[in-house]
Amino acid sequence: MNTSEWRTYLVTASSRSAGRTTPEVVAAALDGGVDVVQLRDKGVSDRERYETGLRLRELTAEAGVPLIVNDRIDLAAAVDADGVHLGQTDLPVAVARERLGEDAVVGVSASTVEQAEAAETAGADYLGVGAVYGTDSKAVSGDRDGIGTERIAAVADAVEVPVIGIGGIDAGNAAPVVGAGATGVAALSAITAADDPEAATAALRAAVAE
Ligand SMILES: Cc1ncc(COP(=O)(O)OP(=O)(O)O)c(N)n1
Ligand SMILES: Cc1nc(C(=O)O)sc1CCOP(=O)(O)O
Ligand SMILES: [Mg+2]
Repeated sequence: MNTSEWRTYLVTASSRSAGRTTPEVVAAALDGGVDVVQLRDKGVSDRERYETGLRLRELTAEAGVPLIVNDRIDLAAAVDADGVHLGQTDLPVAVARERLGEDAVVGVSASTVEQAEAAETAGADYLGVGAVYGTDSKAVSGDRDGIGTERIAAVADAVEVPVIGIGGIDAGNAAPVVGAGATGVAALSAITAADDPEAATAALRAAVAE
């Protein structure tokens, strides 16, 4: 799969979806033109995440959009996702490849140049780099204002693998992230909590295309 074509990346959060279900938000984001969807919903049971994953698999397959599962290689396999996103404390890339197959997409989180280089060497297909800006969607270590677009530029210069900026990104501040060298941006609350997730996705898409 060509991850270098990913411009807009939705990360789901049922707890931040203004009373809507994750499939409802994902359906709207697909209508808005999102390029890739990650099932992240934290704080729900394995069974609930599995049921949601099955529904997202149907919706994304219909739209021809890849589905990635956060953290869990077993859940990615169970819902027939296209791949998995692994953090620095999750299982290694090699284990995901062994379990999901050579064609699976494996993304890795990195917030420093060193982590990015190590993830590339390990065989990551893309990097999630953040938090770019301040966010209250996740407790991030380090600078509460984010690593900034300068770090995106440093990481993008150091690796060849596509870089997806994440953290505090919306249509109003996405352009500088791509301007710094990211191939695309990931958004959680800017889409999931928006009054109109379809319009918010379309606006993010337009901002990145500028
Ligand atoms: C695209 C993308 N980038 C980074 C992350 C963060 O992953 P991780 O560091 O494992 O933290 P959690 O999301 O698991 O809390 C991501 N999920 N997606
Ligand atoms: C899931 C996640 N990972 C991050 C990282 O820095 O690795 S920041 C983040 C939360 C992104 O949410 P929002 O778009 O609402 O800021
Ligand atoms: Mg993780």
